[in-house]
Amino acid sequence: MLDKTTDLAAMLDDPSLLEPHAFVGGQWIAGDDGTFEVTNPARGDVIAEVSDLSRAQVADAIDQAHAAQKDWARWTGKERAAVLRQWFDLIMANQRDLGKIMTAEQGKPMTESTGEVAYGASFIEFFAEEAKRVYGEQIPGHQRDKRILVMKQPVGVAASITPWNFPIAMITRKAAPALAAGCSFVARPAKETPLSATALAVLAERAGMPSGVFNVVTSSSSSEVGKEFCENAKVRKLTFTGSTEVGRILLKQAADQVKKCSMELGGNAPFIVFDDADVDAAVEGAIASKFRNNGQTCVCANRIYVQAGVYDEFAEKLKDRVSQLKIGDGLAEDDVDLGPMITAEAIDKVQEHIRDAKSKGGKVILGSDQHDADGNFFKPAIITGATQDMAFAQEETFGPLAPLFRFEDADDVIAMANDTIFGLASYFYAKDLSRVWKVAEELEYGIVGVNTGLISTEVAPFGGVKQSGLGREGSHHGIDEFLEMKYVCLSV
Ligand SMILES: O=CCCCC(=O)O
Repeated sequence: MLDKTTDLAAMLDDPSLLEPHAFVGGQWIAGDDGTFEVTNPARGDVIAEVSDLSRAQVADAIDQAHAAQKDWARWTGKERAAVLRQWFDLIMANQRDLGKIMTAEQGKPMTESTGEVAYGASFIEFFAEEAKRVYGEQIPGHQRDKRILVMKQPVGVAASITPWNFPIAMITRKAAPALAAGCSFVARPAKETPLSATALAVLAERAGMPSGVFNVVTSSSSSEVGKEFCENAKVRKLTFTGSTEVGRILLKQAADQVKKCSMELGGNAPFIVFDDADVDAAVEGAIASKFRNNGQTCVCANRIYVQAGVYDEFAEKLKDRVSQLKIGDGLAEDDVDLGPMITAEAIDKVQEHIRDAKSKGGKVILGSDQHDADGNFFKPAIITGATQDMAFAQEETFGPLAPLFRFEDADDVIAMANDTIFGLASYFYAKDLSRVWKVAEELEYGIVGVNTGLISTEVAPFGGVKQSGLGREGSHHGIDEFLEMKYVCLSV
């Protein structure tokens, strides 16, 4: 498997989507710091050498975005919507090519890549529609001669830092509302997956996005770009998806300029199966949640709590289903369920969590702590007898490990589920209506999936509480993150 090379251009219907340069001010530019390598995690080969921008080039991109923003904000919502709609149409027309680029650099199976292309595009379609609905407000005056207006205006230049696990959707979920609101945008994609972002820029240019309005700054150093975004006064909004650890650093840096920030940070999602649940449905939901992108998402189930009455049945059925999942290279085979892990370090973390659990009495009923597959592939594992003192009870594993905790009492499981600094996604399966209502209220999470393992959609507000973040993305609320309210008091 590892001796294969990826001639990605030859696999595409439109090879011009494969763009190794950064996109700044409507130009495709080389990096003053040279290039950095992008590798295929399924094969280990280098698939592209991408422009490595210097910090000064990132500052220049911000200047270009700043210069372009004023005019873009003057366009009507309908005019901006037309460009966004065209961008959406082009993305969907190139869904398969974009999927191949994503699978090549990220590793997820083609069904997930093409699914993510559609999911990412859905934010552009949704916010194209919202561009026309940025309504202000008239508030009854506080004195007879006073009239009060509230207008909503774009914040200005918005800058994003996004992760490798969703190379398109995490950019579009931020860029689409920003652009719809009249902001200009500077995107810094993860160094592992810049080609999906530059392909988006190719299509933005074709859609008629004015120069400087949407920029992609490729760089091997997220900390340098992060500093520039935080220290450059022309950036008025920072939007980040990534770890809580990095989010804290960015928030500290952004504090000096009291910069507006949205943070979509780490999770530690509980997935609870109550005795009255439909166990087969819960198994399917657990697979959808736990093994999406091979466990590498911030909303993946991290801790699976199963009530005693259905614990053994659930464990057996989950083991049976997971052992049928096919691991493989998504560019070589169509029916792959699980791709490679993004890096060797990501595998180390899964192994550490399995070893820690074993040392504390957990039983590995599927898989092992050994890395006995090629390259970055790692076989999925299930552990029974998981307990709250094991590392995964507090830390995100971010990989294909499903630990099963046994519980007896509903109050206990809610306390255990909430016993974390995180509060992004949570899930539970139950039928009793009052239980459903009560548990949904008591889980301290921004997102609760009830009898479903999939909660992501452009029409709902995605985001976390506690140390999982600030702000919401998607839905009509998502555009507010890129708007300022101005109150006008008029004496008549
Ligand atoms: O890692 C977090 C990405 C969020 C994926 C989603 O939108 O479901």
